[in-house]
Amino acid sequence: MSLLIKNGTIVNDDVMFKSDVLVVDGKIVEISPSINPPAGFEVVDATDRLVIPGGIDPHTHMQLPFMGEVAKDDFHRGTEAAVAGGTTMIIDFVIPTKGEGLLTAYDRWRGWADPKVVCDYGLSMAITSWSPQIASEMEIVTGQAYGINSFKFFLAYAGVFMVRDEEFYQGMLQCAKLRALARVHAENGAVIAERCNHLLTAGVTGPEGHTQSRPEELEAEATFRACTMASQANCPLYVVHVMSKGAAAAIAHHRKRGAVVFGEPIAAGLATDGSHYYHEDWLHAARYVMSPPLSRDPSTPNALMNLLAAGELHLTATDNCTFDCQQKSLGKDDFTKIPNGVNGVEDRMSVVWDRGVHAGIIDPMRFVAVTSTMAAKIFNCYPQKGRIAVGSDADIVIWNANATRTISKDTHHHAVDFNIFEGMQVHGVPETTISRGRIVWADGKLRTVQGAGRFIPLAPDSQIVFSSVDNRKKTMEPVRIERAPYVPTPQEEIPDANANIVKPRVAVPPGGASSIQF
Ligand SMILES: NC(=O)NCCC(=O)O
Ligand SMILES: [Zn+2]
Ligand SMILES: [Zn+2]
Repeated sequence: MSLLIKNGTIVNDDVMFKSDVLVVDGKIVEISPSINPPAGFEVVDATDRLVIPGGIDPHTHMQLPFMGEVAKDDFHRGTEAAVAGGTTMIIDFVIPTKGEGLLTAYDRWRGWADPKVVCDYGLSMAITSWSPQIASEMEIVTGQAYGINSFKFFLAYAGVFMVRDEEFYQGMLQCAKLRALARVHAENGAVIAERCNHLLTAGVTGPEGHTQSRPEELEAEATFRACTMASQANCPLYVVHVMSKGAAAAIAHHRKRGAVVFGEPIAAGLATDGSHYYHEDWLHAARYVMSPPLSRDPSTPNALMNLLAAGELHLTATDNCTFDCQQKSLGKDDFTKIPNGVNGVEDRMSVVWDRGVHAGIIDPMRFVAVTSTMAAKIFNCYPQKGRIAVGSDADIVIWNANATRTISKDTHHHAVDFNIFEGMQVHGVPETTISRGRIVWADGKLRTVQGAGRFIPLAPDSQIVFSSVDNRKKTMEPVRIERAPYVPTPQEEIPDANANIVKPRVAVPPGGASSIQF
């Protein structure tokens, strides 16, 4: 399909300018101020509109089997919701069950996704157990044939996905060796499990128990611990769903010390808060149950947006993992049985525009950075994705910054009967979505083809992730002192311990001041 986009303003993460865009065979082939429509080309008028790179949502769980249920948005409905909201690529997670091989799980996810996706997608992979076999399969899946360049570790969901600290550390050493990015769900799962039992025993069985079982400091503690361990493993780290100020502060603390850490707030955390858990209607409250929970501090959403503006958080995602009312009701007598997860993939772009750009906190270029370009750079598919440039894939959105829409379950494209942003009026509307040169969303209607999306293999060694780790490694080499063999000194010859001390030179390795001496 050939397209000419006329009269729009192109917005990339670093520049904005008026220009036409010519698309042939799924690629951008020309960007010039005035291109005459070649015969047979469909013309898309972008007058008074922005022409932006399609959104990349780097954190989704389509049709995830989780807590005895399967998430309702499958790869078809989930990617339809994505393109209706201006997102043209998702990165979903392969999550093996404990002890399952990575290759088996990988094949299952590809089998689910390939025939269903309506836009391009990539995969990240969770490590839910540890063994030499898992370590060697990590090496296999980072090859071109599998296209995995990131691994996620859960420090929560005890007994299900959670790994122990030593497994996490080993996993990050292997990530660093393979030049794959480590990702982490950071909450203290052991303490949460204890608190859940305590709350249930005290008779707190409703969704308010979910938030009380997971105080924000358990997210902050695990985030700090994860960053510390990543620093020790010299492994770049990506913290998924940063939900609280404390977790964001832990990331900033380590970044100030030179650590490579990325923080990902999600649409839910940028636009809603944890007051819903105390709603008098049980089902309403249950529908917001996700982990880590939405913040109980109403100023958190704005604070997270400010951190995105300041560059202390880096990109946005959704953690889209939807369960309907019947599934949520499985926890009616016990909040720990409410399947965890909320929607987001359709509304992220509008929510970030509204709360970020329309609110005067970020500019349109930063909007493109945090919704698309940073994800493309971190996951190593830039500039194929994440940029309006000649040679890039024609994943393009015609964005009306002045239009508004009201988010509702009655008009959304998710497979569930609820939307956590219900009734919210947002500025910034994706009017046309183009996926590799094909219009998949226009005039409020989907024009998708199941299975038309492609799997995008993601290669290790992303520049933005790994460029500093080799020099950092040199500062972390073990230090060995060559000495003459130790000869015991006769008791009477032991010198005064405090006399004539020669001060050794003290090195300060990454991670902080130290007693390492040489
Ligand atoms: N976040 C959530 O509650 N559900 C999806 C699984 C996860 O990412 O933790
Ligand atoms: Zn998670
Ligand atoms: Zn998730």
